Amino acid sequence: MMAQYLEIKAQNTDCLLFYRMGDFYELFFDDAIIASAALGITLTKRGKHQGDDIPMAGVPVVSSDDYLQRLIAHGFRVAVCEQTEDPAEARKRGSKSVVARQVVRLVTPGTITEETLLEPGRPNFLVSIARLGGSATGDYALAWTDLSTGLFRLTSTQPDLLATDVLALEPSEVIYPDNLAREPEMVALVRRLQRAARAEPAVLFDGATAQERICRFFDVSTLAGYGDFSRAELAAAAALISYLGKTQFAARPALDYPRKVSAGSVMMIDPATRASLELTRTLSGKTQGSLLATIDRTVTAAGCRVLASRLAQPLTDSEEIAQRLACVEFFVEEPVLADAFRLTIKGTSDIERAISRLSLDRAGPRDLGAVMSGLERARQTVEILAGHDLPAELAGAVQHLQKLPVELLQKLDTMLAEELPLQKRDGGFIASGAIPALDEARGLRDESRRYIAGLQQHYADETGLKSLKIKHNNVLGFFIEVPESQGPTLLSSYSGYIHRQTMANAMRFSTVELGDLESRIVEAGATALRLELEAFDHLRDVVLQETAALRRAAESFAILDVSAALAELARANGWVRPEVDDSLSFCIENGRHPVVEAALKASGGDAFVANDCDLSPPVGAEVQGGAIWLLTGPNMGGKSTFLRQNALIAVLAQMGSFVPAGRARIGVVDRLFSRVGASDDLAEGRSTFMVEMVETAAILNQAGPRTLVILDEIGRGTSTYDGLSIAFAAVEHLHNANRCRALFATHFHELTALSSRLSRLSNATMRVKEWEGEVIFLHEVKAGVADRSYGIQVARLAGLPAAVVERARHVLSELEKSEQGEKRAAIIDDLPLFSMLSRPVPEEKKISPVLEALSAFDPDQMSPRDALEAVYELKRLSKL
Ligand SMILES: Nc1ncnc2c1ncn2[C@@H]1O[C@H](COP(=O)(O)OP(=O)(O)OP(=O)(O)O)[C@@H](O)[C@H]1O
Repeated sequence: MMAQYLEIKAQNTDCLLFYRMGDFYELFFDDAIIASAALGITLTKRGKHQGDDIPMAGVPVVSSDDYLQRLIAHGFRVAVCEQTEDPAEARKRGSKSVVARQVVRLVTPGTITEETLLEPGRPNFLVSIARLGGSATGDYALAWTDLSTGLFRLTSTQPDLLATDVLALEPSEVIYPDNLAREPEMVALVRRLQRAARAEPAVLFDGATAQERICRFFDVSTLAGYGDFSRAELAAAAALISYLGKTQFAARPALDYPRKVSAGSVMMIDPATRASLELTRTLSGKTQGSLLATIDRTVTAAGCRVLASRLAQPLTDSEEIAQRLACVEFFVEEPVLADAFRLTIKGTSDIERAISRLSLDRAGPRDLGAVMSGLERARQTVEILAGHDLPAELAGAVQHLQKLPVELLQKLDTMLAEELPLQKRDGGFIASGAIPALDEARGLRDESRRYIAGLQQHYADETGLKSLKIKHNNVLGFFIEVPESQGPTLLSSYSGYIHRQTMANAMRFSTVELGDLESRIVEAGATALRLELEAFDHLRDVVLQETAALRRAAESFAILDVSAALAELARANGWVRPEVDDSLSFCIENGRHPVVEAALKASGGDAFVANDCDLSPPVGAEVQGGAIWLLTGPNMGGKSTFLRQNALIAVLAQMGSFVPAGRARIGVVDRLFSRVGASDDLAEGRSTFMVEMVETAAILNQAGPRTLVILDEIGRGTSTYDGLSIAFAAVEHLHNANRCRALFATHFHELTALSSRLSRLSNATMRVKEWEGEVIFLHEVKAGVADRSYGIQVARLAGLPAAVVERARHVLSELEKSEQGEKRAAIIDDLPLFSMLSRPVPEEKKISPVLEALSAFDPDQMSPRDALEAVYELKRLSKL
């Protein structure tokens, strides 16, 4: 057996090997040591290998899901090795022969499908990254799938957006070709993904065979019907399919057909922005307190998954956004209908995941039950919604539900029992009356059981032993048990009792009659189970024939659920439908921060103060571009809240949700940057200041006219003058070069002077009131400049010792006195950086004619003579 184990283990060195032995999965050697530490299970030993004890640890098969989940969470991969023949078969080959075993599945974080291993409301993505021929140039392609639902998508991305696009999916596992491992963007991504990233042999990503592999998988002769895919996208998709083959072995997952997500169709939100806006998780990693948790009113797991992916990838096409908003509006205006629908689908089982398990042959009776209840609720939903004047997306969804096969529902309804066991091997899931042969076998089994109960009475009367009982265990089967002292009485009463066992205080017997009955029960039970398992396979096949229709129906449910949930959210909180168009407007009236407002409401504190924000390009400005608001104000005044709320309103509007505002008009934002607060990234070896600068650099280098930028206290992490200088230069760059809509919060009041020089920049401040030396935050944004920081008052509120507060007041007043008479602007001009900046800054970026000419040349198309002429031309231009 050890020889067999070692052979299998040698083929699975990067996994923990679950080696099936009867009712247990056993782990040996280092695997046992690792698993016992990770799972807290006992480490024992069994036999010797090369003179040493073999460490061993085991987990029961029945509870193995739980252990698998914990190992996956620790980042391990597990190879599950099953017995592939009956031990009785093996014994026929000789007493020492070993049962045949085979690895049937690799369990990896991105390929799990079991309900117990998955989070219901979150997709579980496996992503594959490819670039043609492993070349050092060219675009990357991504393919991703959620094996638990069959979703399959492809897209292309550029090297500098690779991390943004991959991390937006929050993948559980990412595979990439080993020959790209040294590309700088791959190195950076892998460092972030840590154990979720996995290099696979480049041959898996081979572009030449990609199309053929995909066609073979979907059993089609061409992919033309699915869309127009680039070669790199096909390579990524083929790698994904081959990887599934490597991990799922014979089981063939029912993937949905590949759909392309065009680059630019979703708002780009880089990982730092996602984190700082706490879209799906808070900065401390919790889901509670994130925007997703605050806005989630869905009533099904699939609906919650769609909500999460809409939030993670807001759209950029104003038409598509309007379609989604129309769905929400429909339910907002039809509250009774919305409530009736929500009540109908509340808690609908996860059809998508049930289908995936059925296709992988990992399903149980409850998965069939899920399909049945889905079909039933689809029928009810159609009854509720049909006949109403539905917006396009909802009408499409209802049509998909209408197309579901009625016969399948009838079939499942007549075949399945009321109560369904988890495992099919437990039996009892086929309704009585559905299959005559099954009823007969069950009747025989139950009748024999009843007969046994009668037999107990008969034996007791016959022997006069009132305490005689008929019992059952796995070793003896059915047996008669009497107290030990009464054993002889029993034996003398009737010769048919056969002694089987003597216990400390009981004796056990059997009779021929009991033995016969037992065989009948076992036989009838086995027949019943066989018939049920056959029926299961039949029903599975029937369901899988309808995979496509059921998938579309599941998607439709999710769309309806999300739309009704967002409507419920909007109604309960007074949110409005935003106008999203292709202008560059950004005009929010009475905007609120959804999470802070909800928290204030929950704590019964003050009401949230709504605020306006207008970053639309000023009418009649000389140079086009979005406006910038420079926000000053006291600590704790509400600056960060205001900044974030505007970014969140843009995200909500573009995901197709109503927004927490009185009115909102938003010209599509194609890219969102937020740099709020500073944090260390010690894992990457970068200090707070370094992180801040790297992120600011990314924003200043990448922001374009449709970008929305939120910058909070840039330059705080260094000495005052350095910080001030950097903040100053950053604002100027945003205004003159990026020309994007931006909100910039700062404690450097000196920056407010910029408003006189930069036409699209205006100052805003958070209002406070002073009352008897106390500061009262009004949380109101108004035009103008803050007069003071109130840092000392806030410090006092925070409980700084009174003596320290007093001393600080004193130092501050001395500092202020020493500044009297001096002009702040003069200080700024003294700084070398600013004296340079105070020279007129060119508003338009000038491109050198040499560079312009150079970029027009195409070296591959040039003859040597053309090339020489081009050099002369460049020389001429350089003298202009
Ligand atoms: N519009 C508002 N209405 C009601 N309460 C608010 C509002 N804005 C902020 N608050 C409250 O004030 C607290 C502080 O807000 P915030 O962190 O945005 O201040 P800040 O000006 O960024 O402070 P600091 O400069 O110290 O970072 C919030 O936690 C919230 O409870």
